[in-house]
Amino acid sequence: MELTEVRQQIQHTDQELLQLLAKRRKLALAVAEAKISQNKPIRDQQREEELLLRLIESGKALELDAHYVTRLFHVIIEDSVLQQQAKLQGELRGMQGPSVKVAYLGGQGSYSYWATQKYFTRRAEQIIDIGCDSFNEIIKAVETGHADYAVLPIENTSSGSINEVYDLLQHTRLSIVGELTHPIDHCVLGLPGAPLNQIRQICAHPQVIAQCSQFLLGLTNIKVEYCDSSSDAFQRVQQKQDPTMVAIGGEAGGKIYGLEVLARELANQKDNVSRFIVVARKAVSVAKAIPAKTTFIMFTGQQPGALVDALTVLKRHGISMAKLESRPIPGNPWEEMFYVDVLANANDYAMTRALEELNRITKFIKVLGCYPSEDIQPTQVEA
Ligand SMILES: O=C(O)C(=O)C[C@]1(C(=O)O)C=C[C@@H](O)C=C1
Repeated sequence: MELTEVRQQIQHTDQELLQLLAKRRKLALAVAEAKISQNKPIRDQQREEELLLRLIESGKALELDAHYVTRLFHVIIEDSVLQQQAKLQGELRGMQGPSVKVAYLGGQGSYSYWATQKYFTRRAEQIIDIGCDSFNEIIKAVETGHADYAVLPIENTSSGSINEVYDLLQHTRLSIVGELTHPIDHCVLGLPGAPLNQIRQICAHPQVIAQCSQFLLGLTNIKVEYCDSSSDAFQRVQQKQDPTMVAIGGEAGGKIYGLEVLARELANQKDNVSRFIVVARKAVSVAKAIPAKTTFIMFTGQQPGALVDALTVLKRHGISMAKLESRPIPGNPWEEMFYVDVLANANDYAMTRALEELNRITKFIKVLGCYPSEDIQPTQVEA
């Protein structure tokens, strides 16, 4: 067969795959409706296990290895669960206006821009995006009613916690209402045809620079220009039209500004993923059928064993912790505020009891929000 002919057939097959994926997504939403009316949890890992085992068997007959089939269906099932969760949570929240105003870092093409698109598109919401130059400006936009939601990066697998965002959460009345993770694939982006070995200046956000520190250590005689966001970095390179100047950011974002990929996979960690939180003025309740996370902050005081005592309360109530972070308290040198993410719904009996007890033994405690967990652990099967 001719190359062009085979390619046409591949293209045709890919279109069919897309149609089947869209059909499966619609079926998943129909399952969600049935589950809502029967009060059943969205996730059913026994069903996933049966499904995966059957698919692995059918795959073998088609010469598709078990690893490939499992990897593909983990992605498909994760999407199915997230779609169903978003639908159920959306029904619980009731109808919103035709569009929502969302504040995020940078402009079109920044990582926060893509995370915002991903989160709200899943909820079938029309977005009016409000690009901002700093995390502080983003929080202010929601506090003042200029925006309905804010999307903020909170941690990254390469650079760890984003302290500035943690610190802002200590002082805002806004609540965390959602979370999402988004892969961050850093590339060197320059003018089309720019030679990689002639780079003299790199524009990037400080977080991006931290996540690519090992790549940057290997370069000499290069000036680094700190930018407010990746989209700000793209814009600077586009405006200067200087082939020795490049930006670091995502490929899709760079494309919007006419930039081309000169190098890829720059992050220190191969799996470079950021977790974003979504905040709003009003807290939400999470449907019982969905796994929830609750984030709270507490100041335990500095008496010996104070933190252990607080964590023992969680243990006694069978509550698992997903993350523990500490940040300085402004004006109180050497005193720390603890940020705790737990895998629990703030309205569950165990969690309300735990919060009551923590209230008694800590000097300060505040729930920052309870929201659907998007941490969908794939079901593992023995092939
Ligand atoms: O069959 C169900 O109960 C579904 O919700 C569908 C589905 C899937 O996409 O296959 C998704 C989530 C469940 O954990 C199991 C399976």
